[in-house]
Amino acid sequence: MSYAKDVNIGENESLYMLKIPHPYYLCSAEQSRFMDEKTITEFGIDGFTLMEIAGTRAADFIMSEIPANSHGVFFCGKGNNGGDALVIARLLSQQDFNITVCFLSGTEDLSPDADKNFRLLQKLETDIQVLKWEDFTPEDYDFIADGMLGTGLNTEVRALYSDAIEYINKQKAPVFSLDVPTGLNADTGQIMGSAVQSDFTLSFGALKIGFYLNEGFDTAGEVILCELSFPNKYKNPASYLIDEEWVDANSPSREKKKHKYDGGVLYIIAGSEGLTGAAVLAAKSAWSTGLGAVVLITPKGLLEVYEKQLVQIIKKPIGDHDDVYFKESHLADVLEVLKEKPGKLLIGPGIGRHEETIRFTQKLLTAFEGDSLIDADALFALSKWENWDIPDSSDLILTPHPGELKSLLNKELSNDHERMEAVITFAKQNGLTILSKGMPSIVGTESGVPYLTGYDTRVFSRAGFGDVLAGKTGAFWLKYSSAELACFQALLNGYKGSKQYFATNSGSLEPMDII
Ligand SMILES: NC(=O)C1=CN([C@@H]2O[C@H](COP(=O)(O)OP(=O)(O)OC[C@H]3O[C@@H](n4cnc5c(N)ncnc54)[C@H](OP(=O)(O)O)[C@@H]3O)[C@@H](O)[C@H]2O)[C@@H](O)CC1
Ligand SMILES: Nc1ncnc2c1ncn2[C@@H]1O[C@H](COP(=O)(O)OP(=O)(O)O)[C@@H](O)[C@H]1O
Ligand SMILES: [K+]
Repeated sequence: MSYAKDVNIGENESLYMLKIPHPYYLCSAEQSRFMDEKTITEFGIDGFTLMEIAGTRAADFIMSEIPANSHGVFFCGKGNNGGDALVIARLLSQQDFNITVCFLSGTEDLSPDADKNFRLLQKLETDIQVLKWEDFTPEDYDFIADGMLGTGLNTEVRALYSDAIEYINKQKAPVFSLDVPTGLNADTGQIMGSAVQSDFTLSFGALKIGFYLNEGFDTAGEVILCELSFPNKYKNPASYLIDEEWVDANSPSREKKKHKYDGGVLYIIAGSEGLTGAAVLAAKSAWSTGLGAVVLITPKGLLEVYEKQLVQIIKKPIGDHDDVYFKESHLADVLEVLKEKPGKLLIGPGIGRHEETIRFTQKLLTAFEGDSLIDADALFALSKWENWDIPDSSDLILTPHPGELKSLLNKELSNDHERMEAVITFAKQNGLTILSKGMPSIVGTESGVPYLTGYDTRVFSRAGFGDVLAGKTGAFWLKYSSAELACFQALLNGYKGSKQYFATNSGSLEPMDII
């Protein structure tokens, strides 16, 4: 299976390989099992060896966090997740840790590799306390290892397991979940009845996509990848995590521009009476990326607002002095402006939902043959347009928030997993890029494999952050000529800005703080 993908970075430029290192691959439980099974049966490294590697890496991590001589309790299921816990318990017991092992389903019915590890544990001449959940009497443990259920979880967690989860979640001691927090669905990030609230999740072989969807982000805690010996040919991701490391390495650096118009102009159609702030934020954030020219097209009645607030931005007023929103009658003049210089179009922030603006937007998108980023109220116009008629010659980026996505697809999306599936299908079927905003933000592409943010996007949920994101995405699209890279760079740019802000501030973030 190939792990690199072709991306066209612009006209007349050779195809460019987007290379994403394996640590950023996100896998489903099935893909995880596939790698495991193929490595064992086809490649020839047995499961017992893989378990030993997994346990060794996890033990090293736990020892880097927890001082020696500490007392840890290991909760073990009967499957291989329990086997991993038994490897760690054995290794730590030889480093002077005090170990208690508690089995949730007894020791009679362990998986073969877990059973083998239980026997090894018993061979040690170390005092390890072994008991069943039924006999468990709580003590003050220094840490907890959760090896109850991993990718083998198949239904809502059953009794005993749910009792243990309840106990664990009441403890103050740090919790290390092995592979997956028990009770978390590794594919959807949904909680199956109840789930262990982890401080650290030590994920084996590949990160699981469920850590980043729905409740996954708040359940898994800090995620640590413990690499196993899977050959690359078996690594086939369901998704990729958007990360600075590979995004920057894939973003081509450009020769210095000689003229402000080299590289093209970002035309912004934004703003209407009462919503000029959206246009201001979009234009300012596009400009802040170092773009040579940003042109704001505005109904003439609003020009005065922008003259004061957007000094560096070129303004193109359209229509009459009393026009405060876009109308169908503006169409010809707007198209003339768009023809002046080559560039891309960002349309939508704050244009409002007047009937006339909706018709203007639909007609403009039909007539304009260049690349367009469609945001906010322009997405609303798109959702009111049966069988859109956007020219085939144009590339599109759509940036819907969950409500806009729902209207666009005319479909209820009850959770992030459903949202991701819908984004994948829609982007693929229509040959476009979607930046679906939310927690996580998801980038769906023509290729069908989506990209997910792996950080907390909830800090951006106040009004205005969507306008900033749109402005930056448009600007980076011009800079990198790749719709995907534009989305990644814009998302990460906001993330980096928020990290900088919170390094010295504790109040809530404002859109202007990340421009
Ligand atoms: N893949 C890899 O790369 C590697 C994987 N490794 C490890 O293997 C793990 C997967 O192991 P696995 O397949 O044995 O499944 P696992 O999670 O232990 O659970 C299975 C047991 O759970 C039970 N059970 C299920 N649902 C339940 C419920 N709702 N409530 C209660 N019980 C429930 C089910 O019982 P049953 O329903 O069959 O009676 C069965 O006995 C993986 O996460 C990783 O840690 C590493 O060792 C090395 C490389
Ligand atoms: N840098 C970023 N990284 C990830 N997601 C982001 C980022 N910036 C914005 N978002 C997403 O966009 C949402 C804001 O967009 P939106 O709801 O359209 O707001 P607006 O009121 O500005 O139109 C945020 O809640 C978040 O989901
Ligand atoms: K677990």
